[in-house]
Amino acid sequence: MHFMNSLQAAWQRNHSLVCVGLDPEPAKFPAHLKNRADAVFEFCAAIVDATADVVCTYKPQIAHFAALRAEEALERLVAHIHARHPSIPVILDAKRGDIGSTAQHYVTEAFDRFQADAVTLNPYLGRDSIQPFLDRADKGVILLCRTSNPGGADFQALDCGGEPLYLRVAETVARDWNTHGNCALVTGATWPEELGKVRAVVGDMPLLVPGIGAQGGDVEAVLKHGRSADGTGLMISSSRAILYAGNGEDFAARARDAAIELRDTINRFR
Ligand SMILES: O=C(O)c1cc(=O)[nH]c(=O)n1[C@@H]1O[C@H](COP(=O)(O)O)[C@@H](O)[C@H]1O
Repeated sequence: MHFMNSLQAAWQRNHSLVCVGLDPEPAKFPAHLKNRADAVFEFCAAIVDATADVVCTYKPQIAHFAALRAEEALERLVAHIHARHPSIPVILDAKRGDIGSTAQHYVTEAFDRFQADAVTLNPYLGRDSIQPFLDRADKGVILLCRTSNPGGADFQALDCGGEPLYLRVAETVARDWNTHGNCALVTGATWPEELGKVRAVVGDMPLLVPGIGAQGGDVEAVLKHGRSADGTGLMISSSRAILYAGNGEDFAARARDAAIELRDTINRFR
């Protein structure tokens, strides 16, 4: 199914705008998992199985797996999500971007090797670096626009003919790159007013919003500035605050509690 259709269906079915980021850090795993050979897969799969009815997407972060030589666990994890929870789309958080010939390999990596439904990309190399992803019309292409980190403004806020660069990115993606309707943007929860400026220029385009939870973004402000006309339009992502809500044998149940609390807080402001 087209990423945008499955995202909209998941928003409705689970009445949730929560995206759970899957960022495994073995040092934070519960003690009973730490010495297990397949701990990365077992940890992430348990979180997924405990939260699949309260989220709209999952977002595994590729470096967290690659640094552990656990790409094969990531392949199995995405296959597990597709098999057990087929209604929940998977975003591979890879933030790729390179010249067209190399970009083609990143397309194969994200969509054929890892079987992701969408991927995060850095638009800095321009249209031709993104075109091979845009051509996969059924896949989501999620472009960095105004990132959540403190240094996000170093370049993204630079004046670009009277407007900040991040708004130029938003306008260009909405006007020129979204011909297949498969684009979305990353706008950090830590900059809610800028998120609102992006919303004003992109209509109902989905926004991936990391930065609540561990980075301190404010849910009410995100909804106020970022929701679309029908009260959706957002994938509000939280990784550490959900994954490591508990570190005992009941870690998955604690993660579920944290995801439900976030879903309900978000829904109060929709
Ligand atoms: O693309 C992302 O997901 C992302 C964009 C951004 O602007 N800020 C940001 O923190 N992220 C990702 O979100 C995750 C951190 O989420 P927390 O643990 O909830 O803070 C990491 O995987 C980051 O790579």
